[in-house]
Amino acid sequence: MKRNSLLKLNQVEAYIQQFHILHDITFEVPKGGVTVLLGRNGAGKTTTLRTIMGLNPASNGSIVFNEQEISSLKPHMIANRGIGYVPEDQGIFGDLTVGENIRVAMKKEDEETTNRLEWVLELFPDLKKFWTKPGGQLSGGQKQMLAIARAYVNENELLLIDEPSKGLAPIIVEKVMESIQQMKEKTTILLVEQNFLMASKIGDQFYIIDDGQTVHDGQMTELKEDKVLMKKYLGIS
Ligand SMILES: Nc1ncnc2c1ncn2[C@@H]1O[C@H](COP(=O)(O)OP(=O)(O)OP(=O)(O)O)[C@@H](O)[C@H]1O
Repeated sequence: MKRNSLLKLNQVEAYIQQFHILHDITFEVPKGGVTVLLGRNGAGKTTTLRTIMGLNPASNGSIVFNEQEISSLKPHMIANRGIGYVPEDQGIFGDLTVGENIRVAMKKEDEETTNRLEWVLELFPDLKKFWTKPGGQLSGGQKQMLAIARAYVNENELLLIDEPSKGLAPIIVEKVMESIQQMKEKTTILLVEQNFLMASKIGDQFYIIDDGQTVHDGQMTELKEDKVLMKKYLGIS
């Protein structure tokens, strides 16, 4: 394990029902910054995040977080170890207000949590403005901000964020990505992102997943120059 590795997956395999979806997922997330998982639709990126969270448990291989094996733990125990998860569908409670959505997610109400909440509300002023509005009435971008804020308020060392740009207008995508960029100064982020332009702006290092396997990795700055690789695995020419 590299020094300062916060998360390490080694030869992780996973099934969804009888389907063998992850064949060999091997990667490391260093402390600090943004690590991006890239790959075509259906490559296994979402499944990888769900497997880390124990929602779709690994059938083989190891997942080490903070030097401890977590692959056989239940999702709530994994969350309690300090991993926050922002799923692709955001998981907002439509009938609860913005404030209630945040309060139900908060594990503590101590000073540090309050400070994090204040910081994230500065980052997403809309959440402050619509504090008493039902989550279901928010715009797509505001829902995404709420989902990220909810994961951020807790004392997490790692945030897994699944396709935050999905379905959002370009200007909103830009806003969400800017906020993730600010967040990366404070926590470690593992990001799944199809919007390559955005991913390349905020990502530090990347791994490409293809058909349930990690097939390539490197620094984001190198990938932008590698047209052959981008075409082969990401379909970008
Ligand atoms: N409930 C399910 N039952 C059967 N197969 C599934 C199920 N959910 C996902 N899969 C399959 O698992 C594979 C990986 O899906 P996954 O959602 O992890 O891909 P992805 O890389 O995140 O793609 P996308 O960007 O399209 O979400 C796909 O082939 C998909 O069809």
